[in-house]
Amino acid sequence: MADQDTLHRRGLMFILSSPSGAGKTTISRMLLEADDEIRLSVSVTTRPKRPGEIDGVHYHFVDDAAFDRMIEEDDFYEWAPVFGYRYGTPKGHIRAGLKEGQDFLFDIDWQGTQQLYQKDEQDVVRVFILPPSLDELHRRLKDRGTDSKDVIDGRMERARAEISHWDGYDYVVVNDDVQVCFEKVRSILHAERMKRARQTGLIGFVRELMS
Ligand SMILES: Nc1nc2c(ncn2[C@@H]2O[C@H](COP(=O)(O)OP(=O)(O)O)[C@@H](O)[C@H]2O)c(=O)[nH]1
Ligand SMILES: Nc1ncnc2c1ncn2[C@@H]1O[C@H](COP(=O)(O)OP(=O)(O)O)[C@@H](O)[C@H]1O
Repeated sequence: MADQDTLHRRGLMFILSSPSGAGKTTISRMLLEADDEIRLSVSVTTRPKRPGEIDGVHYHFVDDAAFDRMIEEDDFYEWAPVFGYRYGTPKGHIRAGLKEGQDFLFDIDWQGTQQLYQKDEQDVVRVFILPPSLDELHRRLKDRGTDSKDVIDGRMERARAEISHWDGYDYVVVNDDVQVCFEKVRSILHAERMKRARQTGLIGFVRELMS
């Protein structure tokens, strides 16, 4: 039976990208905590674990040989090299989940975003997060305390290149005040859920309404 507040709908693939340090991990975590209907698509990576990261929660951490095996076995929706390591989205249960109304959150870069969009345009919502300035981006990377000076310099060098992909996204949000940014991202998610094409329960509901 259709519940009038939440008609049956297809899930969506909610992508958050940004230059490193702009805050996509922070916003992702806030969204996952605030919203029961969205689940993180946990990526596979060859990069080493940072302090505080949990295998299977933040990433599946694997070595090069295991990553190669997953490529051979066609286990990835998409994968890309980033900062000298490889990152990929495992196929897992995403397609089946979408059909049942499960939303998935992706913290992936512009290359992965393009690949997902080419594969499944209708289910993808692309959000790009910008820092208020490059100085502030640098400060955040330093204050995060997870990377050496060389790694931070590398990330800053790549930031301009990453920002140049801003026009491949449906929404662009500046992360100045984190709470304001989070609320904006959350309202995008809420609005996208109500898109007519996603609400597969609408036809039956309207038919009943008119009978
Ligand atoms: N294409 C792709 N990119 C990913 C995936 N997982 C993470 N990334 C991107 O890889 C980049 C590096 O991520 P990470 O090492 O966690 O550092 P961060 O930039 O500080 O978040 C970020 O731009 C992520 O969005 C994935 O599965 N596929
Ligand atoms: N709006 C903000 N104002 C100040 N610091 C922020 C803001 N958003 C995130 N941060 C901090 O900046 C650092 C980088 O954020 P993070 O979410 O790890 O970025 P990303 O995942 O894009 O690399 C973290 O230490 C985080 O706590």
